[in-house]
Amino acid sequence: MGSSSTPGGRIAMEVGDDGVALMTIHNPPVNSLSFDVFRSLKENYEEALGRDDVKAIVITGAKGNFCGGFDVTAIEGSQGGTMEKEQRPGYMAVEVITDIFEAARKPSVAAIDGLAMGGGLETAMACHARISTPTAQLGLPELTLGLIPGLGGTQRLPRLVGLSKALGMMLTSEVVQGDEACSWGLVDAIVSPDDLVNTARRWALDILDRRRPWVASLYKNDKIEPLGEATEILKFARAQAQKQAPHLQHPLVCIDVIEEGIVSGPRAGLFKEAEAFQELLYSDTSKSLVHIFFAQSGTSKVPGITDVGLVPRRVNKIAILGGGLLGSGIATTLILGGYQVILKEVDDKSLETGIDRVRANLQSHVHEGKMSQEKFEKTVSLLKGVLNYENFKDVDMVIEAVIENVSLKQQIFSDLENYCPPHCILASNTSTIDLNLIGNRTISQDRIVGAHFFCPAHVLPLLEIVHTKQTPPQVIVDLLDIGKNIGKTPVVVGNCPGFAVNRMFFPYTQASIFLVERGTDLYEIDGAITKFGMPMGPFRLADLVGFHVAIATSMQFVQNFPERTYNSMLIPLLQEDKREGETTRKGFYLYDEKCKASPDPELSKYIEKSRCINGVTIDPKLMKLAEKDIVEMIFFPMVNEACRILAEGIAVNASDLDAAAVMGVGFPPYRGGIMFWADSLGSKYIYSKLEEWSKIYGEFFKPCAYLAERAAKGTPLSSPKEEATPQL
Ligand SMILES: C[C@H](O)CC(=O)SCCNC(=O)CCNC(=O)[C@H](O)C(C)(C)COP(=O)(O)OP(=O)(O)OC[C@H]1O[C@@H](n2cnc3c(N)ncnc32)[C@H](O)[C@@H]1OP(=O)(O)O
Repeated sequence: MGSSSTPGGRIAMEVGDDGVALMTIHNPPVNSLSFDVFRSLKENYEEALGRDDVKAIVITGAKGNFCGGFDVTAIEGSQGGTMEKEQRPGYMAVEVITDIFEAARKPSVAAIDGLAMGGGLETAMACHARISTPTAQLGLPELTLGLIPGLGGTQRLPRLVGLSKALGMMLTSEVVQGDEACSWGLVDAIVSPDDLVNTARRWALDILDRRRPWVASLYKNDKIEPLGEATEILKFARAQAQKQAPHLQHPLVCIDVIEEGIVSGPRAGLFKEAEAFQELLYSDTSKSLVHIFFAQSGTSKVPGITDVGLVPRRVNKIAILGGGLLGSGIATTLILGGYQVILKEVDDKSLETGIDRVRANLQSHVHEGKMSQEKFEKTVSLLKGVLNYENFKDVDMVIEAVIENVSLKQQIFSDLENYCPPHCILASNTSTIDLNLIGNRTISQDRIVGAHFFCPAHVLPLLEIVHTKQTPPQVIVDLLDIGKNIGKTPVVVGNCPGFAVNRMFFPYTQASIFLVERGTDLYEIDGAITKFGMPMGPFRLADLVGFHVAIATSMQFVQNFPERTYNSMLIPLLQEDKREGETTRKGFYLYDEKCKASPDPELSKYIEKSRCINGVTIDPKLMKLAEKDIVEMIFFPMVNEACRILAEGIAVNASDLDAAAVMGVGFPPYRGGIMFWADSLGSKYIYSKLEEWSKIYGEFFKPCAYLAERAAKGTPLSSPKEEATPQL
């Protein structure tokens, strides 16, 4: 048995009596391919190839995971410095994976269970066959990190599954399950986890004995489309990539690299892949996306809460109050996560509408082919509609999702206290209202928590978990667990008006209205913000969510932070004329029957009137703002608010705000989140701009003390606070 043990993971090699060397990747939690693992794999391979008692090789992963891909920590580390030759994926892909593993005179088989992602799948594709469990997850998600597959994936995947499917998998980072992968030809056979390694051993010996084909994927040609057809497919893929991600270069680079392999041969493709990977590794896009990867997984590590040994309590049954858009979305996501859900409404009609919404949400999964009818029925059976609190006596958690009305919520929480068992968590889905206010008619402050989902809750991935000073860590740990089970990224924040996400977002919307009243063209603002990478501009978004929602949420900000509120009558004036946004087909835009938005020449009339009421005049400088200036005048107030949120300890880590901005408000992930982006510009620069604008335009732009201090010291906004005063 040969094995090298290093802190960065290792390969354990065991040679059986059958002459098969079993190499097992050990690098918890996901057996990522660290430099140590890769070095160990190479060494063991070389040993196995040189040993007379080894006839064939099987590679597998320990504890139910083949390999979660190249070690992202190592990628992040490399982005800050240079890489030695042995650490470069290009070297690994050509000189090791291709010239040693794939070219070996002893056959190798990958035995895949659990994850086979990125570099893990690429290594498996260089084996001479792949055996997998039906539920194994195979994918090349490198593009989500601003990279391309760098261990030969761009060349081998198209040769195994054909160009169209390979492009689909790489460009969308789609993960396919073992059984589907088998039907595509990516995997050669499906077996149960118990039979996995033995089947792979036999398969490897069968290859040796020529009872099974000895396939070097890199030189396979039968699945690749003929050149003319391939060119058309690539052309279409380029157009799609440009349409879907106009700001990103790396999807196009990926297509170019694939094309090189098809046109000039796979070895030329490998070289081009190596060169392109190395270049992308140092791109701002990749650095930002790698940062977001860690920001996202870091949100569930909360000092003083997740590191004190608490174990999540078992939650079986959850009640939801309110079957509106949000409530039904929350119900959908919970039943999809396997929870029993009670949906309470006030009358039969509202209940029926709520349940119909849940069914429709699930049905769309069926239509998209992502859910079988059988699974649909099983999932729906977890939902029960009720009109009273009788069924609440054994619920483990309640999520209130009624309209943003303080006294209604207060009444509900005082009712809940009477009907729910003492252990039941009482959560509110409020997006802005202070939780202490909501719970002030109860004596249950110690089990009240915010569970703020974003609409549509079954689609958007963020869950803001809001705690008050009385919320015990156990309740937060329970909610983090629920969040994980339903596939959400949870961000734990302290209690304040608007919490973290909406609080950051208010100044963004207000700055946009400020600019319009001073003469900047509204549609140019939306254009500049979309070009920056937001899914839509602030005015198009206001139309989408509707002015009622926009006003209800902004009220909390107006009341609590009057000194930095920009007051405008623009939205109320539009409302007066029954312009509510998309629902009334008129808002800042006009909408046709297909909800296609077009600018409205009439709008200037309302802007003029609100300008008049507010007593402001057009500022010629602001009328002709460059796109960069529009972006800065809208996002810097958001950065300023994010700094206050950190200073007050509402959020503990700047990276939590990065993840929240990306997942909650659509901040472009390839800019790394709000604070990461701000730091790329520098605290000094942002401070100086805000200071300049506050002198001209007033308090709204005034930089906060945290920002001023960071700017004075020249330190990044995201570096940890010296005297931390977290609210957690
Ligand atoms: C040259 C090559 O072509 C380049 C590459 O291979 S690039 C890497 C490609 N691989 C990836 O992108 C996979 C990244 N990982 C993931 O998508 C998900 O983590 C996963 C699907 C593997 C697992 O998801 P899930 O079960 O929800 O667990 P998740 O919480 O995300 O991860 C568990 C832990 O493993 C870590 N992890 C996961 N994949 C990792 C990786 N490839 N490298 C390092 N750490 C990794 C996570 O950071 C997390 O750490 P933590 O517990 O300290 O926070």
